[in-house]
Amino acid sequence: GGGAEQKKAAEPTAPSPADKAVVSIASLASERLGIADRVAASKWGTDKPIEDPPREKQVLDDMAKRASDMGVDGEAVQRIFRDQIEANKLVQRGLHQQWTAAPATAPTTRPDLAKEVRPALDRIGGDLLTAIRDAQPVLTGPQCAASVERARTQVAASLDELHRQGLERALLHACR
Ligand SMILES: C=C(O[C@@H]1C=C(C(=O)O)C=C[C@H]1O)C(=O)O
Repeated sequence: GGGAEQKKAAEPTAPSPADKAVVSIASLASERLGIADRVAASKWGTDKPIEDPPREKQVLDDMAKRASDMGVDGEAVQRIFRDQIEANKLVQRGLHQQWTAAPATAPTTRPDLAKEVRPALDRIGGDLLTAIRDAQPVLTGPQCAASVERARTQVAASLDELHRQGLERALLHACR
């Protein structure tokens, strides 16, 4: 008897809510990079550059304001959103390169950036903010790098190479 009370040393501990929030950050970052395809399509064949500094400032200012309303660390939010923006441009540039090299793969319709694409980015931004708040204990703790790495690997499995690179860029400074 007594076997039932025996603890197995290799038993993995269940993921904490904060660990789950780290997975949410990774999947929302991936979702945001999915929208980069529509951003890239909205700019393809126009003179609109991939990089739009005033819009970037607006995204960062907006997120900082919402972070402070929610009581979330503004520094972490700015740092993580800066990465989301850099990752987004990385994917847009990669797609424009692919479309230049193989015009048959280029999109044939142009989504409206201001009316449909940016509002989609803003919605994901709000969810990302909540996930950052919930993940705060992990993001500021000693297990952050390992937790982010696990989440990244899990989410990257369903991505192509370009979006995988984007995801890596998007999570680069998730840990303090
Ligand atoms: C996504 C866009 O492209 C770039 C990336 C941005 C972002 O990730 O939020 C913002 C502005 C641009 O520099 C966009 O123009 O909306």
